[in-house]
Amino acid sequence: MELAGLSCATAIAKSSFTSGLPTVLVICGPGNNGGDGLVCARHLKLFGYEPAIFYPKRPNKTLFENLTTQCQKMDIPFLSEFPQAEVIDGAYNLAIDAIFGFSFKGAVREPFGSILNTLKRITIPIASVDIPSGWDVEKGNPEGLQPDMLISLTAPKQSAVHFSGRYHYLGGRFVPLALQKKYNLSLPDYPGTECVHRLL
Ligand SMILES: NC(=O)C1=CN([C@@H]2O[C@H](COP(=O)(O)OP(=O)(O)OC[C@H]3O[C@@H](n4cnc5c(N)ncnc54)[C@H](OP(=O)(O)O)[C@@H]3O)[C@@H](O)[C@H]2O)[C@@H](O)CC1
Ligand SMILES: [K+]
Repeated sequence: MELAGLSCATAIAKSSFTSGLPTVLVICGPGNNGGDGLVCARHLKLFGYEPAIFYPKRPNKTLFENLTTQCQKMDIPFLSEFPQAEVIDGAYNLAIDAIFGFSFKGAVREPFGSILNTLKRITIPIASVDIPSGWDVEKGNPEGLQPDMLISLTAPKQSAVHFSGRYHYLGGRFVPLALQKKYNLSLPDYPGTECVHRLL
């Protein structure tokens, strides 16, 4: 998760995605995708960005409690309410969608349905962690979020063929060769010591 979150922050910083004030809203979901978002926010802060986090459903697990504490100790604010679309557009340069990853299934339950509806209306760019939230891992979702950036972790999921944004990065350079062979993964070479590889 540390390497996944670092990959996301690195890809965002490399893409020169934000112009002007580097204010970023990170929306974190209840699973590991949300954990990647917390780690990403921390690294963005270390890179000079000004992240704020919305984390409405927090699992009662030490890992996520510790990640939250780390962000709080780095003075990253946690929002108590999700802002309206116009407020997000006015206050932030980029939204990071770390709500759901590959374990999402079924109809979206609240509060995430309302959050995704708001994210569909914002005009600032969206970067999605691993999978655009609300997409079926294989089929995607033509009615769902259409982010400007996707950071696929470990390997692009099948739904990534439906991604029509500007930037697609692969991150998570942590798959041992034995596992790549076992699952017949054909991963591109990461240049030098880079933790991300630009696909698009
Ligand atoms: N090798 C790896 O494993 C790696 C994993 N990595 C990362 O982990 C991500 C996968 O994490 P994950 O498995 O924790 O699940 P994730 O997608 O975050 O969501 C689960 C949560 O969503 C919820 N939920 C589901 N459906 C819902 C609905 N319809 N409406 C509302 N809620 C719904 C569900 O809630 P519950 O069913 O418990 O109520 C649960 O709490 C992956 O995409 C990548 O980012 C990377 O770091 C690299 C290596
Ligand atoms: K996501």
